[in-house]
Amino acid sequence: MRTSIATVCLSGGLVEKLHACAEAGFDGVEIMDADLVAAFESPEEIRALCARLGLSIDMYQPLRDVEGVDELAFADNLRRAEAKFDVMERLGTDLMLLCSNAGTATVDDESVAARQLGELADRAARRGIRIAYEALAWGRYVNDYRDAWRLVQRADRPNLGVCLDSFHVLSRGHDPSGIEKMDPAKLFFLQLADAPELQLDLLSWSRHHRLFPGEGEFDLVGFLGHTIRAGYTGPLSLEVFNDTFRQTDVNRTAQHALRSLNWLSDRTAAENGWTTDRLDASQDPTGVDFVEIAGEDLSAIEQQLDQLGFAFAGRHRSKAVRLWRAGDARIIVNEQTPRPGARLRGLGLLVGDAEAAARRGQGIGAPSVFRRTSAGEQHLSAVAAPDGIEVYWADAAISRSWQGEFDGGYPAVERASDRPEGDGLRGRIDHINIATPWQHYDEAVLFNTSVLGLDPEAVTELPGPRGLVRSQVMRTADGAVRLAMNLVPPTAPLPARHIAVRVDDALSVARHARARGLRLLPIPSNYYDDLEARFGLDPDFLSELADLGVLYDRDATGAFIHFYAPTIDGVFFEIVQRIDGYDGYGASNAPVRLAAQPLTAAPQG
Ligand SMILES: O=C(O)c1ccc(O)c(O)c1
Ligand SMILES: [Mg+2]
Repeated sequence: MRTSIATVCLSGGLVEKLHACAEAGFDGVEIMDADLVAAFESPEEIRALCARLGLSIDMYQPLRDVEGVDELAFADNLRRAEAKFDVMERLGTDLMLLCSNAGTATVDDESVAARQLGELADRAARRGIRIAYEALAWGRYVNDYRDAWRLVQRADRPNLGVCLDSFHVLSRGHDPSGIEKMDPAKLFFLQLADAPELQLDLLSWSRHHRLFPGEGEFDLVGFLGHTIRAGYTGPLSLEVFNDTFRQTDVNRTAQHALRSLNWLSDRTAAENGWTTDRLDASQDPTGVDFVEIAGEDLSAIEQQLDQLGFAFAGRHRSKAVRLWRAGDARIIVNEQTPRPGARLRGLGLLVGDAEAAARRGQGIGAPSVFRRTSAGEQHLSAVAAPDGIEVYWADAAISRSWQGEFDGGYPAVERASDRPEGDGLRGRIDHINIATPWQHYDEAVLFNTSVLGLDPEAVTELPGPRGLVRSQVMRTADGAVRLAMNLVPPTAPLPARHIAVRVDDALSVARHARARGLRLLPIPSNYYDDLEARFGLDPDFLSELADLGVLYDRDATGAFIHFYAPTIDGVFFEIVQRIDGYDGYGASNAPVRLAAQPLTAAPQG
């Protein structure tokens, strides 16, 4: 289907926006009146630019508050309409969006509104213009798509139809299945927007918090399914009012927007057994293959891995890259980069078919990452996530193959294997926590759903020393892969990102780590007084937690024992133990951890 986007989604001036839409690969645009009015280019110049860029102007929105008024006001509304029809002729577009009256309506009478819409449509017909009538969720008398549909039927003009907007339908909790009862010839236009579930008035929710499909909590797949089953064949158009996207890079937002539309149409097709040219079975990850830390000199990281009980598993045969292992947890330490400071750079995911996962990622528009591979080395396909992390895919054979490139021969190998029985750490990656800059956050949510096949858990807010931190975990259903995203607000430095390793006995790991000289993140004794008050823990257990600096949480499903190693530049490690069905992340301990960690900016990218 054709793809389109409302210029209101993007930052900058109209010309800049049009270039970005074309560059991203959209077929068309909806132009908001405010964008044209503020432009120095004439309608003819905008028309010529769109033609040159290969963009159709699918709809123009120049008029509101027309129907449901007294006759005097209506006469003036028709005068305004004629002036805007002139502009549309100059723009070369024939579809006008008309929102239901939210400002000036005084006549609560459907026969009046239908007659006025009919009269407007007749005027438009003389100019070859069609009108798409849209029920705004906050319209004075018309705020339900079924009411708009009834008025359109009642007015009964060939050039009058409806514009459906998923936000207005889903924000009011209206049942979208009624769309399938509508006449497809009257479905003139479709606007798509997602949104988070918020307790907010409809107008503010719509004007500030809309999101691209796949980033919020609305069922856009279900909504689009109804519309296509109804017989709609027009463009799929994005209309997302969002303050972040209005302030950030226009090209990046346009690309991100198209990715969301591709994701939505693929998912809708898959759900309904339709095919699209991009559709490929999604490759849900089955586990974490590795986490990569990069930097110029990572000896401090290696010392900490050694103290935590990781075993050195070899040096790469041709690169300044080393592998550390603790059971199934594999950490790649890459010193090839000339940039100082340790940072979390790569994430390897295990999937059934690595090539299919990479194809799907690239098909959906994720930028691929090039990494030099020498002869005889395993090639890994990768894409760049919006937060700067490189994501690699491997199946079991590929994983074995790249691990075979690490050949040992480093003194620490003996040190690791010399350890007494039970001393070596066995574990797996439990989660990684990626502090995500505010302007990339929504895009990263979409990336994690559409490219990585992860599902969002509910958003939580963690109290930190500088206010609440918005946090969202995205995971596989079985918890084998979990990415925690923490939103970093505009004025805050980027905090360190962390790697959590799951073990069977976190206290034993803490004891051994201390014996090897690791000082854990210091935890105040007030925290342990509070733990005692909350859980009435066994005094010996509590004093060992306090002595080591280990944290504890419990809920109805089980318990969580975890601790943090001190931050090194942009990275730190957490060791976690999950007891029984505990499925959280110790959120109640986050304020203590956040307060204890330094607030310095972490190296990025
Ligand atoms: O908020 C508004 O004014 C507005 C304008 C046009 C739309 O299509 C819409 O959904 C909302
Ligand atoms: Mg709309």
